Amino acid sequence: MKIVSVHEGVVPISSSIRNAWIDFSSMDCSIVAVVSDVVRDGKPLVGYGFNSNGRYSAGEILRRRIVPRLLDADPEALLAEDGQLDPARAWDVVMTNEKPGGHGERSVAVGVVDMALFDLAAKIAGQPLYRWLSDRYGDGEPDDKVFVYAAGGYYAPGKSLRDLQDEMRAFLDQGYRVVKMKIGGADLAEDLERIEAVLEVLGGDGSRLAVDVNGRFDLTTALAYARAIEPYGLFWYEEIGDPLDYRLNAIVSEHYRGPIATGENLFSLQDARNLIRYGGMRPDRDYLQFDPALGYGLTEYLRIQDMLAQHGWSARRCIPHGGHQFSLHIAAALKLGGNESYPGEFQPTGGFADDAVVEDSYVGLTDTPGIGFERKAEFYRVLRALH
Ligand SMILES: O=C([O-])CC(=O)C(=O)O
Ligand SMILES: [Mg+2]
Repeated sequence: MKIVSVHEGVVPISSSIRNAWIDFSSMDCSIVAVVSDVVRDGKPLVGYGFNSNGRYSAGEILRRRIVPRLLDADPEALLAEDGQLDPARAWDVVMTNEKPGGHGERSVAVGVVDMALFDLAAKIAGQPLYRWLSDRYGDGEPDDKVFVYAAGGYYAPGKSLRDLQDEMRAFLDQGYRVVKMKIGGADLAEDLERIEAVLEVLGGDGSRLAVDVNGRFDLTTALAYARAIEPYGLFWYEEIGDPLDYRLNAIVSEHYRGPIATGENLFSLQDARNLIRYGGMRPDRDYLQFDPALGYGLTEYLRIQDMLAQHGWSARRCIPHGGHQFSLHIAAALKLGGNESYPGEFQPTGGFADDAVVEDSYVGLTDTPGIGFERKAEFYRVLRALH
């Protein structure tokens, strides 16, 4: 098989929401279509990819470095021994002449293309991605449903406690048992009021509520919040300080007994390994949120999984950031602990198949070959328009 063309574009996923660090007024993301010479039902098979929320489109890097390397490569260099497309070999090709470290936006550009290549490889095999992955990288018996929690609870102009409660109630009505809200964008007293308002909706059950700081706190504030929220017994306390401040995380983990989650802004094996080495993360209770769509794709995520296993971590401690279909397949195939979901945000890219049903905080997968963007009508329309 050969890659015939690669098309790249940008789609807005903006909204009026705000976390403790950024607002999403100009958030967008890159999308790509990788067209192959494999024809099925009279049409060429096409793989699609995009980057999840939080990092902007990476078009310049895609156009100048990543896509030309893919198109200029000897077609054989992209194939496995069995002659099939091998995204891991393509990864080496697109990373040619890239120095180590400084992972920034490059990991986003590579992640978008890597996703499209996995979508394409599974489509060529005629399998949904989770089955294709499970046969190659898992134990051949993927999970048939994946734990998902509803992320939201953002700050927004004019948003009242009542609005926050209504938002959370709607998540429960949609089938979610666990919800997440933002903290750290107000002072401690106001955030505690917001947390208690949400706990009221959850019947006082803190184990169904996660809180997310988006990296805002210094050590003093992190410890003050830790003391204040520990009695609630929350699902997790997320991204407490700067993503690269491993020592801060380690100190908080010595003082906060509940689960901590972090990793959504660590985009490489090396950064993930530093978190495990120096961040004080506890394999018996904490959660790792590395997002394959932002961090060099699934090819790098598989290396991270190997590293975690070497350090005694179960894949079940991983619940990727991003709320997208790619990680849903990965979660089922590699038997992760679950996947994020944003029922109300980041359209048209975010979320699962249009007819996906969440039941008791679990969602099933579709049997559509590849990732299944074809089952997400609005997004598929945008992707189709690329080529
Ligand atoms: O608000 C964001 O940037 C998204 C986020 O942290 C999350 O989904 O955990
Ligand atoms: Mg987060």
